[in-house]
Amino acid sequence: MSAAEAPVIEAGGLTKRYGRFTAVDGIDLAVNKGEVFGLLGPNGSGKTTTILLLLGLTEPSAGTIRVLGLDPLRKPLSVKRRVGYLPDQIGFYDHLSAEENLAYSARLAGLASAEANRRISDALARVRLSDVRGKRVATYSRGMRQRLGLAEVLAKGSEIAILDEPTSGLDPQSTQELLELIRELAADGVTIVLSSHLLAMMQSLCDRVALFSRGRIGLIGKVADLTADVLGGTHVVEVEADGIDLAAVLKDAPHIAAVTPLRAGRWRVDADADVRADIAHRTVQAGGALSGMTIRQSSLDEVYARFFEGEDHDQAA
Ligand SMILES: Nc1ncnc2c1ncn2[C@@H]1O[C@H](COP(=O)(O)OP(=O)(O)OP(=O)(O)O)[C@@H](O)[C@H]1O
Repeated sequence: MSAAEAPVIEAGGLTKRYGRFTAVDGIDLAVNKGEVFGLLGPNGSGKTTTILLLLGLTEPSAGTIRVLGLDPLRKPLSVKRRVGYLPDQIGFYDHLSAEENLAYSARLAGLASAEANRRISDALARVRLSDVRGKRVATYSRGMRQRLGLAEVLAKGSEIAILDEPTSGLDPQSTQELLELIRELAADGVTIVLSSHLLAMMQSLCDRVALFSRGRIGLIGKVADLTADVLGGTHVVEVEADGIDLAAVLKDAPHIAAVTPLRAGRWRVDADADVRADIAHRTVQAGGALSGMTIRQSSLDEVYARFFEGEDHDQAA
């Protein structure tokens, strides 16, 4: 594998213990350049701790980490310069303006001032904060602070952006605006690692996701592959029909993973293809009367619910 193809983030056997409690338990992870990679899982499952380990902000108890080929514990400044981080609570200087905050972090990132000024202006325009650039950050709403956080990532020219629950506490419109900005960053080739509990958003945004459970990665992959593995299908068809038992009618039909009765005359069919025509054909052939059929993509919500079925959701120590 050439250097250009090497993952930009690599972790092997990564472990973090707090006393006798293991917050991150031997995870293996590789994120490729330009990917949007999602971290999912219940509260306390180890997502934030993993992020802190990747950034060199906490020391692993065991395992290895490489970010852009660097060990973040040995090269914290180099990693900090090339990786943007949006924590849950962004630590801006409230008494300084947006512009002053960005100028300060640009200086820390080693940018010369003329170049920094140009980048800061561009970044503030892109996140639509140009008009309020001179206002103290103390006066900003949460949505504006999050956008300012992305402006910092842009101004630094970060190669990787790590975003910890970037939309938590935002109203629907601010959430949509932030998502659009994250998509733009990704389109520019920035590798994005983000954690969130908004599963529909993660499904639409992420190339791959990792599902954390008790400090381990329980599932990892593209959402379509996870739905196929966990639910047995990428499509969910709901069928309404009278005069037949659909489970019996579809017993030998191809592409079908499961037929689940919902209530009298109504079934859910999990399948790995659009099987509506075949269902209609077999139902009519068996003498049934078909009265309705809908299809949708299987959702990450369902994968998540199935994966954690019967588990205690509070995973805190
Ligand atoms: N400094 C610490 N000392 C002791 N325990 C800690 C510390 N930091 C985190 N933990 C514990 O490690 C576990 C994992 O926490 P972490 O913040 O990584 O979870 P998370 O998946 O990000 O959760 P959330 O969705 O709530 O952000 C939790 O049980 C937490 O209480």
